[in-house]
Parts: sequence; structure tokens; C-alpha cells
Amino acid sequence: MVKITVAGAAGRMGGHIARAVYNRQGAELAGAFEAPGNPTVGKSLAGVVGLSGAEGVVGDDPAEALAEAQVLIDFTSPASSIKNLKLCATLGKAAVIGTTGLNEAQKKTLVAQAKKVPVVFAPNMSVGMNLMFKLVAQMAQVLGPDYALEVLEAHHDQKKDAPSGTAVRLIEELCRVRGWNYDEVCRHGRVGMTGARTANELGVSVIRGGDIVGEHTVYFIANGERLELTHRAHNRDTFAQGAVRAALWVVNKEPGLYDMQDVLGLREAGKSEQE
Ligand SMILES: NC(=O)C1=CN([C@@H]2O[C@H](COP(=O)(O)OP(=O)(O)OC[C@H]3O[C@@H](n4cnc5c(N)ncnc54)[C@H](O)[C@@H]3O)[C@@H](O)[C@H]2O)C=CC1
Ligand SMILES: O=C(O)C1=N[C@H](C(=O)O)C[C@H](O)C1
Repeated sequence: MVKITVAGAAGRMGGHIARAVYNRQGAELAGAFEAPGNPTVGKSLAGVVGLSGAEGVVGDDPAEALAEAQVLIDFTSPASSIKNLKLCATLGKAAVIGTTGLNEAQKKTLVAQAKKVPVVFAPNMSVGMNLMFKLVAQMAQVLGPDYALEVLEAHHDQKKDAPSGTAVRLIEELCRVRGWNYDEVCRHGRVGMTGARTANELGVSVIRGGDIVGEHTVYFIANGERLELTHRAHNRDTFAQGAVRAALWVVNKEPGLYDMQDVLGLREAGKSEQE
């Protein structure tokens, strides 16, 4: 049994993750915690995440919630994920981090902590999207520079970061193929007298509203035709199942920074996440 603690148990993802852990063969829910002051702290985990058989309460002390655990799954906020990862590194626990919107300093800290414990860090834990990361790179390669690249993402109205972590990753894949610098080519939400589109730009558009779980489209547009590759998440279970799969995979790995591409066996031979 792999013992897993869930951070942010009362969040949109937290409940799905706790239920996915509880229901997964080979996994055991070892604890759950929330931000100090969250109204669910001290309440029964069973009630908070809707699991009648679950024992214990939602804590607000990460060290206590991690005491019995081998792996932390954390979908919270950038600052909280970094704080929790530092604790995991001190305690010798593996971690799966799905939080998006980390700044450069936070990413550096994450890389440093992953030298001490094994960490899976990925902006999207769904199988379909991880295949799409590979497919868009192949499509950009085959279609070549005559095809304009545009990325559109849509999410619920509570999402805090934009563009989504998944969109950022899609753009990074496209830039890698084109030999582009991300910051130089991205055109975020064009407005005003923008002039004609140039060959060296990548348009990025963001939609927010209602309860959209997560949708991403990459457009490859030429004169005479266009291709559109879209991924639509129907529910958050698709991410939660991926996170639990990552936790079961990472538990006995050597310290290092891993990605869902590693978990799913999609990474090209010879390449590591650190590259
Ligand atoms: N990698 C992936 O597949 C996915 C990633 N995400 C990302 O996961 C993150 C969370 O998303 P949501 O669940 O929608 O957000 P949310 O706001 O619904 O949930 C976050 C939870 O974390 C809790 N939290 C904040 N600070 C904490 C702390 N110090 N300790 C413990 N808990 C703390 C909050 O109280 C909240 O309940 C976002 O960055 C989002 O982009 C979301 C879906 C899929
Ligand atoms: O905040 C969300 O909801 C999601 N965030 C991730 C992202 O930023 O890419 C993944 C998914 O699209 C849902």
C-alpha cells in the first residue's frame, strides 16, 4: 500500500484527489490538510470530501498530516506548494505537484528541492493532454513554418493564473520546434492597431467563465487550410486519476524532477525533465 496525503483537500481538485486515492487499489489515504483558517479545518474528512468510509479530520499542520505518508499530492497555490515541497524534502517524502502559475524563483526552488526527493511536477495530469504535448510538436515539425501557430485556452471563472499551465507547456513545445524564444514570440490577446500578423509570432487567447473544466486548442493555420487539435477535460477526475497514478509511480524513484511524460512512458529515450 502506498500511503498518500492530500494538500488542499477542500479545493476543487482536492476532493477529487482524495476520493481517487481512497478508491485506488494499492493506495491508502494517510492524511489531508488545508490552509490554516480554512473553514473545513477540524471537520471530518468523510464529510469534507464526501467519502463515508474515510477516517480522521482535515488538519492544518502539514507535518502532522504527512507523518504516516510516503507521498504528498499537492494542487494548491504556488506559494503553498513550494512551502509543502520544502517540508517533503526535509521529511524525505516524495511529492506530486499539479499547481500551475509558479514564477521563475518558485520553479528554481522546486528544481532544488527535487534534488533531495523524487517529485512529479506537471501542469496537466491527464493522459490525453500528455499525448497532445507530443502531437503538437510533431505537427509543428511536419507542417513547417508556413503554418501560423495560435493557442486558445478556456477555464472556469475561478481560475487564478493565465494563460493556463497547460497552455504555457503547449507554447513551450511549439517554441522548441520552431527555435523560438517564448517571451519574444507570444502575442497575448491582440488589441488595437496590431498590424498584420508576422511570421514570428504565436497568438495566445484566454477565455474564462462558468464551470469550464479545461479546454485547449492549438491552431495550425495556412493559406487554404487549417488544422485544430483540441483537448477537452470533461471532469476533474481525469486529472485526479493521473495524480494518483503519478504518486504510485514516484514513490520508489530516485530523487529528481519528473513529469507526467515519465509516468506515462512518453518521454523520448535519453531525455530527462531537467534538460
Ligand atoms: N496539473 C493538473 O492536472 C491540474 C492542475 N490544476 C492546478 O491546481 C491548482 C489548484 O486548483 P483548484 O483545485 O481549482 O484550486 P482551489 O482554489 O479550488 O483549491 C486549492 C486549495 O488549496 C488550499 N490551500 C491553499 N493554501 C494551502 C496551504 N498552505 N496548505 C494546504 N492547503 C492550501 C485552498 O484553501 C484550496 O482549498 C491550480 O494551480 C490549478 O491550476 C488544476 C487542475 C488540474
Ligand atoms: O485551474 C484549473 O482548473 C486547471 N489548471 C491546469 C492548467 O492551468 O493548465 C490544468 C487544467 O486545465 C485545469
